[in-house]
Amino acid sequence: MDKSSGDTKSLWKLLSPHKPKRKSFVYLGLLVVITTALELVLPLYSSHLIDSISANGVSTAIVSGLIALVLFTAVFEAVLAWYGGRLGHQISFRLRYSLIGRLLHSQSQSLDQEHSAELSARVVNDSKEVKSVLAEDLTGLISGSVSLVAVITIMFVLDWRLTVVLVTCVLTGFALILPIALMMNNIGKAMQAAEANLLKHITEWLRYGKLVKSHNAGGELHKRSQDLLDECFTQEMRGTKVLSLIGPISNLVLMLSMIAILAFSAYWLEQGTMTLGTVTAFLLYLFGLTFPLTAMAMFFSNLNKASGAATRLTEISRLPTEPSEAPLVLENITDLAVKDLCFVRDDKTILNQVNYQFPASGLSIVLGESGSGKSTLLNQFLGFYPETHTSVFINGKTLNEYNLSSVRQSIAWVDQEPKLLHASIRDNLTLGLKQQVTDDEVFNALKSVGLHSWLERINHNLKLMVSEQSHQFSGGEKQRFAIARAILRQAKVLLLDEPTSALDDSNKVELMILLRKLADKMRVIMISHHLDLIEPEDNVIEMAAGEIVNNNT
Ligand SMILES: Nc1ncnc2c1ncn2[C@@H]1O[C@H](COP(=O)(O)OP(=O)(O)OP(=O)(O)O)[C@@H](O)[C@H]1O
Repeated sequence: MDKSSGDTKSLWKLLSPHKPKRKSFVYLGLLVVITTALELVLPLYSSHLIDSISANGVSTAIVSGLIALVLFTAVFEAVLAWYGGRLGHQISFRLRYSLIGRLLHSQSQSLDQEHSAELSARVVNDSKEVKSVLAEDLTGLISGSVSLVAVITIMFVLDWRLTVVLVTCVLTGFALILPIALMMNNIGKAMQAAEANLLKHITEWLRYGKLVKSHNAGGELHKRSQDLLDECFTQEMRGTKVLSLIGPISNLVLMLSMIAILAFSAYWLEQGTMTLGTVTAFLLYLFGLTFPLTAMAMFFSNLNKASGAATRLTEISRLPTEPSEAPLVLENITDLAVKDLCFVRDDKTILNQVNYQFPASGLSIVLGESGSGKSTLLNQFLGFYPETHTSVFINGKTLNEYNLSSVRQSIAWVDQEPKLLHASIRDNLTLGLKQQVTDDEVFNALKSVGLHSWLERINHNLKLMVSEQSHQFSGGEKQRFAIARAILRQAKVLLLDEPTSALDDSNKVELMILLRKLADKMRVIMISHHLDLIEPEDNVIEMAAGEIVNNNT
């Protein structure tokens, strides 16, 4: 992935497809205007109250009006914070959903060099930065800016001399805060990278917990985590230093403004050119300025962090996706072939001009030394690599003419070490299945692959959760389970990558009996290193250095 520098433009570009409807922004604008108006009326009303005390004592109506005004303002402030937050969370929800979709539908090759835990950390953590700007800071910025302009205007009308004093102080404060806030850009990026790296390693260590324990590597990895945490700590501290400067500088500016205003007010009061009510209103407005100023400073500082996060998220959002438009649905498979199939990675030819037509029925066994390209050849039928789609033929048509999901519905792949998700037995079996299946159909599929006693052992409980390390299964049971998956999806072709490699002799024989039985109904193509599994009627293909060197068809 390219590492273009993050900027605010790329953040808005990333978010623009996920914007809520215009109506929502209109409601937000209305709430901002009403809340700000209430906030602005409050000091004016107080000033009126104070001036009226000095002249005629306390009026109950004015005091009741003040209480009502305070309550209304509080309610609108709460509604505004809730509504603004909701809009931000909605945008973040849509952004995350689209990024997860992009990752799930991206081409295999674009993820070959990536680490899954790092990518998931990016989608969750980086988008959190974006979310906090949208859900917390953006509303603050909008209402802050509106009230800033309005407060300064009102202040100017109340007393232009005090306003000039105040604006001078505020501009000085901004000139001090802005460069510090801009420093957050690089810090934000470094912080997110350090956290993603930490998560990547912890996930890996936990996933391969047994490997770590059996190699006594726990202590060493624990120590290594210290370096990773050190990097997070360093970046977090850089961020904290910047943020800890922003707060005191804002307070200092406010304090100085207040002292200046009080000093000038005292002078002008003494001269009789200003009333006590005006001074009170001014001071209240001054307190009111704390919020917009802090909100604006927070927004710009967090915006920089979010822009850093957007760089990486933009890379994810631009990952090339698998082709999905082809309308032709594959229903039956009569013919399976590859023509002039080449597959090259990192200047290394992995498959070299392979030409082969698989027989219409029966069991095919692909033999060959390790690294000769057996798995890569069979993988081509699942369309993982778009560049080879025109060399793979099904029923005489190239793979790119077919709707890819219909191809994957018809061709099932059973890995050397079948993968199971942390989900129920049923959900694992019906993964990606379009049609509904009854419990009886599930039991029949499991029984047809010889998992009767396994079913007894789990009490026929299809809701049982598969643990992360799939402790509920032995190696052979996992293979059979994966084959049952293929049976349930009514696949026409079953591809198996060394299904017998983890099995003892009797399990090996049983599995081969099952595969030969299945080969009567569907095309079964398996990779193996074991010559003793071959029977005279089998179709045998031998590979060496990315080429088919022998076949007995
Ligand atoms: N996507 C890829 N990117 C880079 N190299 C790849 C890719 N796919 C396969 N290879 C390389 O191609 C070679 C053949 O791999 P393949 O898994 O097809 O061999 P194999 O014959 O199935 O081996 P084994 O019997 O050990 O499973 C290996 O060196 C592998 O590293």
